[in-house]
Amino acid sequence: MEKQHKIAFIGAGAMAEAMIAGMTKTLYKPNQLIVTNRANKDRLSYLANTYGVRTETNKQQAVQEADIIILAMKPKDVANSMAEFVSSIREDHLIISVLAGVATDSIVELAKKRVPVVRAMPNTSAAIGKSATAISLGKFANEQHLAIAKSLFETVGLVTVVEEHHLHAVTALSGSGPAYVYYLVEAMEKAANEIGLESNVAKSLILQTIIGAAEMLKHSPKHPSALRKEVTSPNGTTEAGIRVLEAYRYQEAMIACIKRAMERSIELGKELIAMTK
Ligand SMILES: NC(=O)C1=CN([C@@H]2O[C@H](COP(=O)(O)OP(=O)(O)OC[C@H]3O[C@@H](n4cnc5c(N)ncnc54)[C@H](OP(=O)(O)O)[C@@H]3O)[C@@H](O)[C@H]2O)C=CC1
Ligand SMILES: O=C(O)[C@@H]1CCC=N1
Repeated sequence: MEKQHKIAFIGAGAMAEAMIAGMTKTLYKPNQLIVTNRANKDRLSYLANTYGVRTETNKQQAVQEADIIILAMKPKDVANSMAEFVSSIREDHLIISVLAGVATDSIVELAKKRVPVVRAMPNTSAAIGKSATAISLGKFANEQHLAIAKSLFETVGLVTVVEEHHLHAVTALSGSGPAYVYYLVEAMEKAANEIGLESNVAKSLILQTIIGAAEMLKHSPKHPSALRKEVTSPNGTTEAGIRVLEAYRYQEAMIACIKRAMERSIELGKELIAMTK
């Protein structure tokens, strides 16, 4: 039944596109999705042409027509944006926010109604149905809203339900996570270039290495450290390389990275509260 919902996307950037791409490949018909943004008409044309979705410049109109509103603008823009269509929000709407750091209570306040809100943290792998998404419920949301949101995000990957306070950690880990992997691949590509490999050859080797390692992590019962040790022959090449990573404190850097990303999520939520006081 959920697939019959009409859904208004407010915000049409990278995350909205990843969701639209995944959703229209699965349960949703393109005409169930109405997409709006701040001002970029070329972007709306691109999304309409690529995915067949409807676009709308009048946000009130989009919200009035929709059963579900997906907030997909930057956290700093949510207050101005919601002010544009607040009069069209109904208590029977379901608002789904993918905004980093922003509490469901903040969204309820901006909506000025006892509206159900589900906060979600997907990632851009939604575009190929591989998002790792965590969701949690706002104070006016119930099990039915949870079920709707869960089935919506299941069309773009795996979904887990967490307590809202954990969404800061989730954001740092799996919301931002794809970027950490891409950053690693960027470094591997630079290294491959410096040690004389042709870029196409390097790309396919790196890609298959990442896919192979990810599949091993998924299918092997062994701990990542055991899988790592299997690669690491005594006094061999891996050991020599990993010693360099240890000298650069690679694990500490990753841990500090994820903790700082989590702090930033908390800050984003507080900045919105300060802005709207
Ligand atoms: N990118 C990611 O990997 C992830 C992002 N998120 C969250 O998703 C949200 C969007 O991120 P992302 O897609 O990367 O951002 P982008 O910068 O790519 O897109 C932001 C979008 O918001 C629109 N927008 C800005 N102001 C308004 C407004 N007043 N009314 C309507 N739309 C508006 C912009 O429109 P215009 O172009 O016209 O200005 C643009 O379409 C963020 O809150 C982020 O925390 C969550 C998980 C992962
Ligand atoms: O960088 C950000 O703030 C967003 C949230 C998670 C991924 N991108």
